[in-house]
Amino acid sequence: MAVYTDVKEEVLRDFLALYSVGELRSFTGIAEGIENSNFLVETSQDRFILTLFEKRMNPEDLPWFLGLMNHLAEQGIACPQPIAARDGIVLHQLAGRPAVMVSFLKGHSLDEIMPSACEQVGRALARLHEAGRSYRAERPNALAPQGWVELFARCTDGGDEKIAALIAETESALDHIVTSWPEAGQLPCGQIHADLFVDNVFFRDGSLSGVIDFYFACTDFLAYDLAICLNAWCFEEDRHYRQDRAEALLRGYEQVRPLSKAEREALPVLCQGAAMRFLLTRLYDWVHTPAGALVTRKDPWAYQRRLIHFQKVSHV
Ligand SMILES: Nc1ncnc2c1ncn2[C@@H]1O[C@H](COP(=O)(O)OP(=O)(O)OP(=O)(O)O)[C@@H](O)[C@H]1O
Ligand SMILES: N[C@@H](CCO)C(=O)O
Repeated sequence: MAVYTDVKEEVLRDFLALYSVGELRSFTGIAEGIENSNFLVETSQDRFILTLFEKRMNPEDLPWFLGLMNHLAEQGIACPQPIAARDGIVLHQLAGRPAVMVSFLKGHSLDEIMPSACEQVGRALARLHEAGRSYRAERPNALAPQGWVELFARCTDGGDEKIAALIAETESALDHIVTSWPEAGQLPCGQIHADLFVDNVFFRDGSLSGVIDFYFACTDFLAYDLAICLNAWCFEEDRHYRQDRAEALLRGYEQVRPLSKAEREALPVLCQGAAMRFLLTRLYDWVHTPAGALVTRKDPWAYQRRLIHFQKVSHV
């Protein structure tokens, strides 16, 4: 469920009057997503997505995210483009929340992942990295090794025996990843999506039609973004590694942006780090979200299994 904030029709009409988007025809809350409240808004002109940013989002980060999305869209990347109001400003307030209207992207996320889809994801990711080069402002990654250590420290109290075992098993892996992590400057850096999961990529008639959800985007190693995709796209039923998907993902990526030798060699530890990042955010939510809450908690063990896989490989 991802409509935390209720929006009344009259209030939305007044809000839309700030924009040149036509008259309101209908609006519906969107159930998918967990971070923010999203609505599909249909006007006499077009369809839009209205996002109300909820409390986990730091409002100071919003101009950077929206600037990046606008920049990428202008470079031809199929991603939501923020819509400026008549005053030229994209970020306004609605129902007491920072709110933005973005362009609606057609398509749906995949239920079944074929290697050909992974190849397209690889290409789209590399294009996104290339297009991000000319977006100069940087946003450090809060969910990088130092952030993981801090997150881990906030997970250690609470939870049942199963959680306690997961925490104990995670500690030494975290130490190893942190000490083996590449230094700044050792690998090419740039703007990364940082959450390019299956639910954030749309397809239409078998072709990739759009990439959404840039609210974890940041400036980090480009190959780390690929490592996130290897985790998110290349496991069957959250446990079996699909080499064919991984090869297709890397092939697609390298059609646009070939990896350096250093990036190739770093992939196993980057994949361990990516698995650790999602293990820890899921573990944190598991420990801190009551079992009966409306938000569905995501399974941290699915990422422990990926971590164990990537600990055993010398190349990806
Ligand atoms: N630009 C868009 N065009 C079409 N549909 C969109 C667009 N943006 C969001 N959606 C729809 O809204 C849903 C939720 O969006 P999104 O994943 O960005 O929300 P979120 O709360 O930030 O989620 P998450 O928990 O994944 O971070 C998507 O699954 C998709 O169905
Ligand atoms: N894609 C993330 C949630 C948003 O960061 C996960 O599956 O854990």
